[in-house]
Amino acid sequence: MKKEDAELEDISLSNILRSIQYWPRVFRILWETHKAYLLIIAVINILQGLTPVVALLTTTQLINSVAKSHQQGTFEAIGWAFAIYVVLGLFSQCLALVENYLNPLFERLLTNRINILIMEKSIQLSLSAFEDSDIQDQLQRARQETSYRPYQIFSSIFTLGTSFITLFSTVALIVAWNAWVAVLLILIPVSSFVSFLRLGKEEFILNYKRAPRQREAWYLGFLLTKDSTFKEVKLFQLGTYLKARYEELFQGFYKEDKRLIRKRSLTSVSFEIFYQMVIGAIILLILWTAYVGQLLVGNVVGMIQATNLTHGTSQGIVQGILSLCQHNLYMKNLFAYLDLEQKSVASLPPSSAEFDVSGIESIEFRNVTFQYPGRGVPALRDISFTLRRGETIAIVGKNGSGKTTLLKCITQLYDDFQGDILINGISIRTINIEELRKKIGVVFQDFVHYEMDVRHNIGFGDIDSINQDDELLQAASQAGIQEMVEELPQKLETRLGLWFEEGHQLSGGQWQRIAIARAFMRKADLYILDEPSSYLDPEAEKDVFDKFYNLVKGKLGIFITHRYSSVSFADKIIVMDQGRIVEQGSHRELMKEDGIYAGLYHLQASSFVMNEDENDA
Ligand SMILES: Nc1ncnc2c1ncn2[C@@H]1O[C@H](COP(=O)(O)OP(=O)(O)OP(=O)(O)O)[C@@H](O)[C@H]1O
Repeated sequence: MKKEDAELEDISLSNILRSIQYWPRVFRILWETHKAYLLIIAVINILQGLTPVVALLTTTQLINSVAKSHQQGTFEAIGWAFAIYVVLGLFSQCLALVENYLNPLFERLLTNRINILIMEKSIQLSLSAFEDSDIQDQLQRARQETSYRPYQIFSSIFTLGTSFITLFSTVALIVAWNAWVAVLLILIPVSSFVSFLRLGKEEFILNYKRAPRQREAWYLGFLLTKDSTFKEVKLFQLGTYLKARYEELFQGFYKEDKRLIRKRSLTSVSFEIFYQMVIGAIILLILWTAYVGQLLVGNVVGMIQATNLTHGTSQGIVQGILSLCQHNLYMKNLFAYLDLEQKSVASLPPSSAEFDVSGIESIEFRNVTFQYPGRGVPALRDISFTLRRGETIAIVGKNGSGKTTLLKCITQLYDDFQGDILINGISIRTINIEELRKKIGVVFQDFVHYEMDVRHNIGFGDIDSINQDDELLQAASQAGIQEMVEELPQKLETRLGLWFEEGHQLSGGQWQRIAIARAFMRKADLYILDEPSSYLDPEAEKDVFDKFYNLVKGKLGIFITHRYSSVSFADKIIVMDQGRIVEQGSHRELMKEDGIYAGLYHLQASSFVMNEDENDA
């Protein structure tokens, strides 16, 4: 049985009630959202709890004063009772108005606060956590519904509080007449508690298990509505298929929801019929008591109101407790995500201190082995090499041989490898990673197209210098696109991509050069390019590599490429195969060795020669 299924089996009443432990955290979130609004709403809720019974008492007083005034022949008592009745009515309307004004504002602020908490957590997580589908499901659950639940907990607690105030006061009125009726009125809604609790639990489990399918539905929607996927969807004619799959998922959700809603409606109707029969019997008893002369007409009205109010309130209390249990369950989802473990300084062994590196002088891989979670074989096996300041390394090898993984280990996107990586002779595990990353400029294969202006697209490489136009243009020039940027309609302020208004679309190669400029923008010691020429024409590729070699002079450079023409200038070439380094040395040394590298180099060179020969023929 999966861990999450075992947890779901465990949703018992006592467990649900135990989740009250989240309340202090929920209240902290509410408090941090807006203290003044929270306090005003709380006071209004307490006052509102008192208004129904005060209104009931004034109505009783008003009717009785009409009856008495008629006998005494004076209007004064009616006047007073009426004045109090009107003032109270106005007061309660004012409270409702203030609450209606503050509630939506507070809810909006709260939704924002929860979203920020979720985003903050996402920033802290490691890449391997992010690539874990279970964690993606947890994120989905945390996002789903939890944005409004804390407010619901708060308002449910207050509604419960006010309902209890109302209940006690109305029950006191009824007890004065007939204690058994009061007990009956309180007990009848309790009878439905277990049934509704079971339904609430069923709904929660349904939503919990739905998270992976919901993500799939979101993904299908994404495929069908985003420009980056549109071309393939259109040309492979996938639209109908993907839409049908989406529809199928939706129908599944709909069927589940419908079954649950039907069950809930049936339960509500059965209990409501039962309640109404009991209430009818009680009202008949009140009328009988008045008929035999034991109640005044005002008290009859008051008693009937009190009966309905007690019934309504006790039913509200039971529903309130039920929804609190529900909200608690959902909050558990949010906190499960927010509490996901993250690697931090605190997780370092106690003896190790965190070093700040003032500059990268050398990088040494010492027997590094790394295996992706859930993969049978390591992606890196026993990798050892050294790169010193002033050197450039080219990494080559077949697809899937581990080249990109090696870069992800240097940049500490993955940190649970065996062996060690030494920066200036110090283990990377004891180094302040955020400081280290400031000294690395990197372009991955799947670089980001920021649908923002050129300033941001390049400036993100060094956010502190985003307003330094000369630095931005210099980075653009190092990536060979200064001219292109200057020809854009609004130069640095031109928005790239087509997602937003006045966007300017670039070609694949131009986007790649923008990403290279972003990496060059960083005042780094180590520059890393993962297949920087994949989108570039041969001329642009040569240009980028010339500029790269120039840029990394006196620094450290690593690049991955499948084009051997650009490799020969590197100080060292590492050849990878199935996660291992199978050859390393300079171009000249490796050619002399006449091994894999030399073979691949000749293969690529000969394909050009062959093509030329074929053309000649
Ligand atoms: N995020 C991941 N989770 C699990 N396995 C992965 C992940 N990324 C890569 N792999 C696996 O690790 C191995 C090495 O992948 P890597 O991306 O490092 O290869 P590469 O040499 O850069 O390939 P390419 O030349 O195609 O870019 C492959 O077998 C791949 O399937």
